[in-house]
Amino acid sequence: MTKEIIEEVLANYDLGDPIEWKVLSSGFANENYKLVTTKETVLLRVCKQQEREAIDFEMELMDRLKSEHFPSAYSRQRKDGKFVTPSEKGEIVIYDFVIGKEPQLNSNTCSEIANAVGILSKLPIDDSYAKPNAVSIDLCDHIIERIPNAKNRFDDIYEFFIEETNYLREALTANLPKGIVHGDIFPDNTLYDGDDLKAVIDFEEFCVERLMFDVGVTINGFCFIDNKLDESLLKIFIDTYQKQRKLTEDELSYLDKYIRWGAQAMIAWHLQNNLLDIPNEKQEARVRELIDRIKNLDLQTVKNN
Ligand SMILES: Nc1ncnc2c1ncn2[C@@H]1O[C@H](COP(=O)(O)OP(=O)(O)OP(=O)(O)O)[C@@H](O)[C@H]1O
Ligand SMILES: N[C@@H](CCO)C(=O)O
Repeated sequence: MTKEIIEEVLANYDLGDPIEWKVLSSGFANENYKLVTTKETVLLRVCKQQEREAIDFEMELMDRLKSEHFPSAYSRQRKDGKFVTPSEKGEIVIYDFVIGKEPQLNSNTCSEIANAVGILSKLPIDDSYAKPNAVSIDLCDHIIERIPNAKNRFDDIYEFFIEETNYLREALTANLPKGIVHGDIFPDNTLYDGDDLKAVIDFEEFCVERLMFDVGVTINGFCFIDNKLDESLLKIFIDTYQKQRKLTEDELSYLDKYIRWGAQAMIAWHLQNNLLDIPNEKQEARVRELIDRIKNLDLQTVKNN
């Protein structure tokens, strides 16, 4: 990232001049910088992969979240009202820099996130957000089609993946309430100050989906200790979520399947990005951990809720 590009971007805001910038993460899709200016510290994100339309959707949602006081790192509006600045590096967006850390898993941090997911689930759906879920049963089927030609021969993983997809198929197509879903609420996509939730970040995969998707994913993120579902954290999650939005009888009857789907969806994400073909020990270990968690899921723990 050059000073010239940052100056060009900052010229669109009332944020002063750049003093220093430090890369926080540089992935396939995004590059994030902590940028200190003469006026304040912000987060500068270069979107290398996302389509402009998807970024615009995300900006609209962020604006909505801000008006609802949902804890997030909001995107900053330029002087001309726009949110995105094109550059030779990709589309650039500036967000609030939120001071915080990944949380410890405990009853307080679990209840904070359950409350936030409940608030998100209550947001009325606006037609303009009608964008499909990138991680879905269709993605699982697409991955299954790719398996015969996959370069990595993880046959035990693939056998499990196919069986689990078929096991979950009915639940994933069931007629359940839909709404705004983040899709990846794990601790590394949240910022806490101690036990207090300051922001849920990374809304780029948000979509309109069955609300149970966020319930299942977030339980995977915040209620598993040593890869085992913790009964008391699960209870805190469900009770706190329901203070914002009551789960229907149907949703509760699918709870175990959506907890399994929260893990299976992450397995699908890793296979697609790009574990089918490119060896990656960390991703392989993560996938095996998620498989073990599904295999060992104690139905009684879920039913006790
Ligand atoms: N608005 C923000 N304020 C403060 N820190 C942030 C903010 N956004 C992101 N970060 C920090 O930067 C790190 C990377 O951010 P993020 O997870 O959004 O990037 P990413 O490119 O999607 O990376 P990954 O694919 O590894 O999740 C986060 O772990 C977080 O600590
Ligand atoms: N959150 C995922 C990866 C996709 O961000 C995981 O739990 O492995």
